[in-house]
Amino acid sequence: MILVEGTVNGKKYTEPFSKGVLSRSLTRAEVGPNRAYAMAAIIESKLKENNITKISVDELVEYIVTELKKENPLIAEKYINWRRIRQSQEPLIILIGGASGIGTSSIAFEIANRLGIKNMVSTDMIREVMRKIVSKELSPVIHESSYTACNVLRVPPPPEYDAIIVGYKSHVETVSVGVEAVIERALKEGISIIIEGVHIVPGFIREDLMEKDNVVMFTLSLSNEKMHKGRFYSRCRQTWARRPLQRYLEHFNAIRKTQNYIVSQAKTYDVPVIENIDVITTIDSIIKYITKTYGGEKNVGKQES
Ligand SMILES: Nc1ncnc2c1ncn2[C@@H]1O[C@H](COP(=O)(O)OP(=O)(O)O)[C@@H](O)[C@H]1O
Ligand SMILES: O=C(O)[C@@H](COP(=O)(O)O)OP(=O)(O)O
Repeated sequence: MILVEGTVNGKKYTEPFSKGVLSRSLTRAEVGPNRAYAMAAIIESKLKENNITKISVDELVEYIVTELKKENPLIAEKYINWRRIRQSQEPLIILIGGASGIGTSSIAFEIANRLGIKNMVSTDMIREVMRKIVSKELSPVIHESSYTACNVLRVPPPPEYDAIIVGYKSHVETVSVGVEAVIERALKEGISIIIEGVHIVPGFIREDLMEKDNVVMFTLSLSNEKMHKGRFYSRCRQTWARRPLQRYLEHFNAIRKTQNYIVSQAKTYDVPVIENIDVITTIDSIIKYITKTYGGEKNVGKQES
């Protein structure tokens, strides 16, 4: 039997080498499940060939990276990136914004899966809770969609302002109170979480939260309007989809205005804007950015399995 030695929170542990555990971590670097298991078997046989009966996690990672580099240097890089993020001791709070239909929930789900982050919440859900607490009289905008909040503004904006954006901003700044509460709780509890939705807008989350190294925000964009519209068709085909396609098509121009506003805010606040055309490219860009900023030396903690 081969024993693997590691440390978690400063405490040493020893566990039997498992091809299943190793192959699961290889899939985080986008190695297919069958290939991952085959590679795990190769690594196990190499350990046996070298008469290794006990190995540290660090030494095992060296074997893994060597084999991955033979397979595909890009996959080796993804594996290294993934491990750097996992080793960090601070909770990672990832905020993914973009207008309705851009793909924030799909990308958030994929990132959570790739990084093994177990907590994910949409700003729609946060808004739903707030709607139970805040009456329509007190905050008419929160009881609207982001792209229809303009219809319930108490004070109509001056003619030179775009009512859709004024309504959207009012709607977002209200929901942002709930988003900040979730960020604060995650930081307090020390849990990593992904928060996604139309209410993640640069400049609307408190600066003292955004300036933390382990709070990262991304804005998804989609310049091609036709492709954006197609996302609503694609979403309504999903078996669990309940939201009426017609509603989004009717308000598509308003949704595009909110998208342009979010992107302009991202440029003002230096938040990465990622064109969400291809899922894998989007995920890789987000992970690469996180590794550079969050998974850097300063954050890397003790070795973990
Ligand atoms: N990069 C992408 N390429 C192709 N389809 C995508 C991509 N991102 C999202 N989608 C699809 O677009 C639709 C809308 O995505 P969704 O994540 O629900 O949007 P949002 O949460 O921003 O409203 C879904 O059917 C999803 O599968
Ligand atoms: O308010 C909004 O813009 C959308 C956001 O939802 P997503 O389309 O981003 O999931 O919620 P809606 O009121 O349409 O259910």
